[in-house]
Amino acid sequence: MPVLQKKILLDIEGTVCSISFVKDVLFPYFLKTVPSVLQLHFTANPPPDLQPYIDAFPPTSRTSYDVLHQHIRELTLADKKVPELKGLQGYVWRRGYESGELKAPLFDDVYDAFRIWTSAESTAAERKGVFIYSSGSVDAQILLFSHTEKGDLTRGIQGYYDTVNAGMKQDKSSYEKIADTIAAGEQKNNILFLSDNVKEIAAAKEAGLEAFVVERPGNAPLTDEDRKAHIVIENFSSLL
Ligand SMILES: CSCCC(=O)C(=O)COP(=O)(O)O
Ligand SMILES: [Mg+2]
Repeated sequence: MPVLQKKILLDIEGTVCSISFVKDVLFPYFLKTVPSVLQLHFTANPPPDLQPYIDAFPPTSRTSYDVLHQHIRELTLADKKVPELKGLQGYVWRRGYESGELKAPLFDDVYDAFRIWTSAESTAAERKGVFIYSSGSVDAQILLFSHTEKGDLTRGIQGYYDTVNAGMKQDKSSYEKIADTIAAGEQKNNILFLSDNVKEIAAAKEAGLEAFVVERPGNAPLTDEDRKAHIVIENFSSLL
């Protein structure tokens, strides 16, 4: 089923990498490292580049180190997709990616698809514009794709969207906004959105995009109804 769409919009967690990488590697790294980062903030000379990330939390949650640390732990353990947490996660993960402790293991078919979609040697029919839309912050997205287990993939990516610059992923309006930016004047179904989350797929389709559910090992199980309502793929090889 080679895709006709010329633009591919990709979710991250559960689509290009496993949910386990996020839950069992990225979140634990964040929880382990964030105390030392917050301690720096509560010193006499806090790092100026950290300030905006701390200021994004509600004032009542940043009255002391303990209050803020507890608040951030609770948000992380509940996997809250709130912009202030996502922003700070990106700030903290940078240390892990830059030190080499973190590397993103993408599914093998994702590397293959990127090569074909973004290579100058591919035919015009094979080439696609690749864009990212994730609840992770744009900074965190760029870090992830620039530190994959098979190198830096950012050269092939034409744009990044998150809950700050596009909106929440289950809202139709977010997909309309992205389509207006990356495919102005084109049919919205010239964009194919791929995600593990059925509610995101439904919102994208409501906005007029083409959208398929991606079923990866470890993702939330799909119901019979989900399978009837949507095209479900297990990897990107079927799209090439
Ligand atoms: C670079 S994103 C890290 C994962 C993350 O924080 C997240 O919330 C992923 O959500 P997605 O929308 O990609 O399923
Ligand atoms: Mg996802």
